[in-house]
Amino acid sequence: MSSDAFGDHVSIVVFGASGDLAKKKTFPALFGLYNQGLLPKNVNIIGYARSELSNEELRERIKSFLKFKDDAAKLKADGFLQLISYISGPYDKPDGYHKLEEAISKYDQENKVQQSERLFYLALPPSVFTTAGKNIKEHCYPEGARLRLIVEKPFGHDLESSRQLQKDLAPLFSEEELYRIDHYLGKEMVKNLFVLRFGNAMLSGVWNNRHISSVQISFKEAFGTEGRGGYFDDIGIVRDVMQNHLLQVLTLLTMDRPVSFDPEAVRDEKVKALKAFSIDNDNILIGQYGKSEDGTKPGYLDDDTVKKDSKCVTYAAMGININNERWDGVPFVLRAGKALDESKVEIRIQFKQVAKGIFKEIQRNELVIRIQPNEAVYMKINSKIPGISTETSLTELDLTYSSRYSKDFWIPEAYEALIRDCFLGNHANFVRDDELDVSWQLFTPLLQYIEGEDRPELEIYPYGSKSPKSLKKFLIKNGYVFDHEGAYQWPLTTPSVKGKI
Ligand SMILES: NC(=O)C1=CN([C@@H]2O[C@H](COP(=O)(O)OP(=O)(O)OC[C@H]3O[C@@H](n4cnc5c(N)ncnc54)[C@H](OP(=O)(O)O)[C@@H]3O)[C@@H](O)[C@H]2O)C=CC1
Ligand SMILES: O=C1O[C@H](COP(=O)(O)O)[C@@H](O)[C@H](O)[C@H]1O
Repeated sequence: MSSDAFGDHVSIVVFGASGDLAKKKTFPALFGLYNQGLLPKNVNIIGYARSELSNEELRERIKSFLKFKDDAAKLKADGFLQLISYISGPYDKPDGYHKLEEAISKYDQENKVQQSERLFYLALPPSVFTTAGKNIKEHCYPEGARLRLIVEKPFGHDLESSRQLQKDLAPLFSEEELYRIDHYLGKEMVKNLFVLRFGNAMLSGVWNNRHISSVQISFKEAFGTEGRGGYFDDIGIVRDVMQNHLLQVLTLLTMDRPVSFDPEAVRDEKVKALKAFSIDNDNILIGQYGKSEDGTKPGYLDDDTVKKDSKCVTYAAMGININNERWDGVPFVLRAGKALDESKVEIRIQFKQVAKGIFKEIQRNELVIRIQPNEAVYMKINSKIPGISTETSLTELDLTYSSRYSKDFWIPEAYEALIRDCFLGNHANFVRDDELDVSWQLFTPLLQYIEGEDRPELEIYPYGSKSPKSLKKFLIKNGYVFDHEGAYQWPLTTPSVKGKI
């Protein structure tokens, strides 16, 4: 265990305990860790918010969001819920913080805790981060205590507001104490990128512009902003998932090998990679969903909580260049959209064409890393069709987790993995201040362009479609070569002719 790990007695305070994130993610993640025996031995969990709630009311709220893998987990739920209490109070006045301090000190005294250890989780709108931070520092951080503060995205709206937020938080908490959460960094397959890349000579040797011809990172959601339109309208898809989640994935995919797994070594390399990224404003496709073709699903503008003439971007695809020796000339595309035909997040790495020579027709290799759903890594490779045939077919080397690993493996949810890292004092999967700054430097000019007077045309795509119509052209422009029609099926079940040697 790391020497920074919290000890056996920890107070965990969830701010915004009455809210959406707390009930859907934070408390269920704490339960998941409790169920696996991965919380510190003895925890004191306190929910804090302005709403008047009793302990029992908060527990009831949380209960319906707990996930049970088996009956044994169900049996543990009550024990977990009994660890939770609730304190109601404002974020901007000391009253509630005094009550909090009292509750934590009482717990520490009862348990004869030598050094008080506290984790504060701010599941709050960003407008309240600084106020809550100031009050926590002033009223709930006694001398000698150890404190960690988890902050939720968004970390600002653009470069300026992000810098302001950093400036406000910096005098209150050190970088060591701050844990900026980007939950994509807790996803199993995102965490696997290091091992796949740096643990396989077969991949690390070809991880460059000599072998790779293009890369796409794609995020698709099969639902729109229903019910969250009010929140989304000022944000748009670029801030919502691209400036943070997809950029993090791109960084891990393209950074150089760190000297160790030490969090600072990892984050130093990430920042170095990020600094070489550039976005060309002319190489972007933006869209907004309209009604589904059969009229049963609403268009974005049908949501009463959004402005009637909103130009909010619900789909975007953008080309990114990486201006370093390893990646110069390789087109990278990030694409993300709401209200599409399926929910899926994947990385698609296309390799260069082999010399045709002996082959009449041969497809390119692709390595696909599916982050969700159903984690998988598969490599599309050419192989001879079995038997007397001399034809080639595009098939795959397949590592689909559900068929390779037994269901008994516990794959933590992203929030479970990250909260555990925080207990352990491991910052590697959290966003460092300089990393955040570079990401906003990269995205702010693009956001100004797509939200400004001279913004490009929004392409309207029907709810439930695969993508906006012009995506195919966009991908071709960005170096992606489509397989010949029908060249690939998964799994290959018919001996259809693909290409002749
Ligand atoms: N919900 C999600 O799925 C995700 C959320 N996030 C981020 O997590 C944070 C919390 O999100 P979420 O739970 O959805 O937010 P909520 O809008 O549900 O807010 C959480 C709680 O904060 C309090 N609150 C709300 N608005 C204000 C306000 N204007 N001033 C003071 N207090 C307020 C409310 O509690 P009370 O009134 O009782 O004090 C509310 O229950 C946000 O930063 C969000 O961006 C990140 C990823 C996903
Ligand atoms: O941060 C966010 O992420 C979710 C997608 O997360 P996932 O773990 O379900 O892939 C997205 O729906 C939401 O709009 C965004 O705020």
